[in-house]
Amino acid sequence: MSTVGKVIKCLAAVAWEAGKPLSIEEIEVDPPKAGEVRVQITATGVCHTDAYTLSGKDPEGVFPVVLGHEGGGIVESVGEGVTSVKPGDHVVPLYVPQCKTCKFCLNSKTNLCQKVRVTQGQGVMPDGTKRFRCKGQELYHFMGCSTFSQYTVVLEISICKVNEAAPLDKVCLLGCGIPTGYGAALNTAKVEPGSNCAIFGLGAVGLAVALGCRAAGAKRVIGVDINPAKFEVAKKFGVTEFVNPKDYDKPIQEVLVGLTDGGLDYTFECIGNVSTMRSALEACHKGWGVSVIIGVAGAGEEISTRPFQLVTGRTWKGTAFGGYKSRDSVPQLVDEYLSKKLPIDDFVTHNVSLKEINEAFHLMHSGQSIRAVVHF
Ligand SMILES: NC(=O)C1=CN([C@@H]2O[C@H](COP(=O)(O)OP(=O)(O)OC[C@H]3O[C@@H](n4cnc5c(N)ncnc54)[C@H](OP(=O)(O)O)[C@@H]3O)[C@@H](O)[C@H]2O)C=CC1
Ligand SMILES: N[C@@H](CCC(=O)N[C@@H](CSC=O)C(=O)NCC(=O)O)C(=O)O
Ligand SMILES: [Zn+2]
Ligand SMILES: [Zn+2]
Repeated sequence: MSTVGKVIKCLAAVAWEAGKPLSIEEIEVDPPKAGEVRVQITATGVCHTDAYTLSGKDPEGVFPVVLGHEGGGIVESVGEGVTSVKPGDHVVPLYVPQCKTCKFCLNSKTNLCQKVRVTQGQGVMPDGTKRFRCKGQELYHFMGCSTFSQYTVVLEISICKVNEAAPLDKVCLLGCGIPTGYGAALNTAKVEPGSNCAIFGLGAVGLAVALGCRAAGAKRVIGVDINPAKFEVAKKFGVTEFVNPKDYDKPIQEVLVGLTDGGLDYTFECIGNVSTMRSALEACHKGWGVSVIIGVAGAGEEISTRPFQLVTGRTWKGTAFGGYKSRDSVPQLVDEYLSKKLPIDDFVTHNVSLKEINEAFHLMHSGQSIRAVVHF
């Protein structure tokens, strides 16, 4: 029996309040309105940003909410006016939309489409309403995606069709962590052949930075992490050396400057800690070193360094979604995966069912997983 135009009842992992485990609930998902698409999610990754918002540290965090933004799925139905996808298409939801008309989309210097940024940050659709209900309560959307649900509703500008030959339980990771790190090296830093790079935090994002640095021809890629178990894994992604700050009694930036004849050409912060953001900047070479902030820090936290660090030629940058214009780029990254240029499978260390989603968070917090993929 067709579900088109009807409310769908399905399972979702609901975050009722900050700091509490997710709860598997039956929810109601409304049909898509004009410009919207209802998607059956078949797999989703769990990114550190989901844990960050669940922790209560996100100034934009609102509850109850359906979290998740690293999903893959199949279009169930489309709202009026939708032309770029149709029922049955394989798709990846995109937390950075690409409307192709706003001044950000029309500027080649940025990927940060602002068409719906305000309402997306408020956890609602552009008309101010929501498409999810549970136990008589409306649930907020998250990052325009809400992939921790068997069905979700997203905007057409926040979705792209991908090659059906690609398994959705792998290319779902192209919804966030992999493009973020890979693009940070290739698009934001624009790493050159022969460069020396350091990556702070060897989770999925940091390891994707390593892939990007190596693809760009970097000579040395130094991984900085407090979990020594990460090094063996990191070698596979192109990390050439490992430094554990716990092994030294001086600031890690001093250690790195000493190891690299004055500092790194490029550093990347993939943790979300303002102290390591400072270390990453100060580990850069005088005169030309560039440090890219990728990690997301909690409400109220601020970065600092001596302005002299910048006066003497170091550059501090940041990136979201690796600088990729999302709808143009993710289908291309899927094709890079299919041609074996981009090794997504290596990121998937664990597979769990929706009912086990809290275990995926535990695996991430305990440093055991790179990515745990939830199967619906
Ligand atoms: N800007 C953007 O577009 C995006 C930003 N993010 C952000 O990027 C960050 C990384 O995400 P993700 O890879 O999913 O996270 P993970 O939790 O998978 O990885 C973080 C890594 O950093 C390590 N770490 C923690 N503290 C330190 C420290 N003090 N020094 C060195 N290493 C440390 C962790 O070690 P351990 O194994 O012990 O936990 C872990 O290996 C998060 O802040 C996330 O919110 C994510 C996606 C997109
Ligand atoms: N809500 C937070 C900001 C969180 C943040 O910086 N998100 C990143 C993506 S993290 C993905 O895992 C991002 O894209 N930022 C750009 C944006 O427009 O949000 C806060 O309010 O601090
Ligand atoms: Zn993410
Ligand atoms: Zn736009």
